[in-house]
Amino acid sequence: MSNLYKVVFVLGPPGSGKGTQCALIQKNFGLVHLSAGDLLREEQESKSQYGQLIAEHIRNGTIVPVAITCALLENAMKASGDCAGFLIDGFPRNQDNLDGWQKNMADKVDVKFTLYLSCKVDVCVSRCLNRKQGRADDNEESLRKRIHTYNTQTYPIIEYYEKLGLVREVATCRDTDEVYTDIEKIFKEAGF
Ligand SMILES: Nc1ncnc2c1ncn2[C@@H]1O[C@H](COP(=O)(O)OP(=O)(O)OP(=O)(O)O)[C@@H](O)[C@H]1O
Ligand SMILES: Nc1ccn([C@@H]2O[C@H](COP(=O)(O)O)[C@@H](O)[C@H]2O)c(=O)n1
Ligand SMILES: [Mg+2]
Repeated sequence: MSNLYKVVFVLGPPGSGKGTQCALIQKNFGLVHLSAGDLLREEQESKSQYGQLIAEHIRNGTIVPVAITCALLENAMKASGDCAGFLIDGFPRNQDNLDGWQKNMADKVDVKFTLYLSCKVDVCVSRCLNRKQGRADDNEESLRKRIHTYNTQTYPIIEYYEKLGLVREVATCRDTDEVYTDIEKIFKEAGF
């Protein structure tokens, strides 16, 4: 039996439904959902020394240095206790995230696969603009920047995992339940 944490990365454009689907997977499979974006927002609100830097990155849709994000993820994993594994939502988001993760976490985890939630940009933008969670980056200007970051920095990370045969893609421009049915099959096939 391996003592390594089981990890599934969850990637996709802003508003593709990562948080929505992770909540369902957590409920049904017992994996713990850790959203890198949520952890960064909590860190920012906790009056951390990195608060201003994080706020600027979030507003501009750019990516916070990995040392900060990876430490938040590792601390949250340690605090979670026993679980079936972790759904790491919104990470690794660029090459710096990937390099920092490989350097600090690769020997502590067993990355099972990357769940790639694909969705058309216009649907994603409309979902974010209607989300009404008071996020500082759910406005047209920030969304343009977030999508640019996704296309230029995050999609290449999905391609990297694709070349390793580690991507499971699910199209999310459909009802939440239909999307989840496909995701459920993938997790069952992976032995969760
Ligand atoms: N399949 C779906 N059909 C319609 N609306 C959806 C669907 N999935 C999610 N939504 C809604 O779209 C919005 C964005 O979803 P969610 O927060 O899960 O996306 P996300 O990928 O985590 O976004 P972000 O990257 O910005 O955090 C939410 O209001 C959610 O309720
Ligand atoms: N690995 C990450 C993840 C997120 N961010 C920053 O947070 C913003 C919101 O992320 P969501 O996943 O909640 O949409 C994102 O636009 C980044 O500014 C990050 O830096 N690194
Ligand atoms: Mg989210």
